[in-house]
Amino acid sequence: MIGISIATKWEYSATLDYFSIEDYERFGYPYGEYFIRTIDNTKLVFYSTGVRKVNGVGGNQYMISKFNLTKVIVAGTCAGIDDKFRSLDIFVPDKAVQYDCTVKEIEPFIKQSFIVNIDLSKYGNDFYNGTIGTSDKAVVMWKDYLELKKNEITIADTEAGAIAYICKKNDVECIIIKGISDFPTDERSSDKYESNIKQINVYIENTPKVMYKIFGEYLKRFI
Ligand SMILES: Nc1ncnc2c1ncn2[C@@H]1O[C@H](CCC(=O)c2cccc(C(=O)O)c2)[C@@H](O)[C@H]1O
Repeated sequence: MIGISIATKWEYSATLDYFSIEDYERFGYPYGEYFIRTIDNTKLVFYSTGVRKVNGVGGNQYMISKFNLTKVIVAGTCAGIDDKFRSLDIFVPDKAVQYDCTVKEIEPFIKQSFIVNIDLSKYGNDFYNGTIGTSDKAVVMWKDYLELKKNEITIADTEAGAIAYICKKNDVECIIIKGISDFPTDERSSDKYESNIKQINVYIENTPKVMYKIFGEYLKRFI
């Protein structure tokens, strides 16, 4: 069985809509809920984990152990960092890193022992790849965005790097499919609270578009 890991209630709700899931097909577990679907003769369990690294890791470890998963696909949204790209662009990163685990004033920005390289060679190359950077804090402030850009992060989220890391510990393949829902904006010359609310609203508006694009155009290639 392959696991499809989804973080937020907005991402999971779009998933329920996309697959027309009925109430009786939904089951609870300690980190959220799950449903099962067979696509192209492959059994998939779709589950919500909740946000941030602790929920992403807890939910995935639970599902790997409960269903003996052979692969985990992390599907969801992310912040755009590399400004060559646009909102709703979809990525399958070949590298997942965590950048909030070092004393960055005196240590490398990225925690070297947590880097996960992802071998995508069997899936072709007709998709965007790059580096996903994960931390427990959303990328909202302009100074955080500039720091990620300087460190050659392509996209950023708050779960995937940690999930990829624990998949490796379990010897389970991990594929990350993420679409850009929002770009941080420069809040320095405006009201930072208003700018934050705008970014959250953009995130909420784009989330179903990203999830539909992932399920409609990408998922089948990676199962
Ligand atoms: N900018 C982002 N940075 C990091 N991860 C992002 C971003 N956008 C999307 N994600 C992904 O979606 C989920 C939720 C998004 C989220 O928390 C968020 C989004 C926009 C603004 C704010 C805010 O507080 O102002 C919070 C996360 O779990 C993560 O996996």
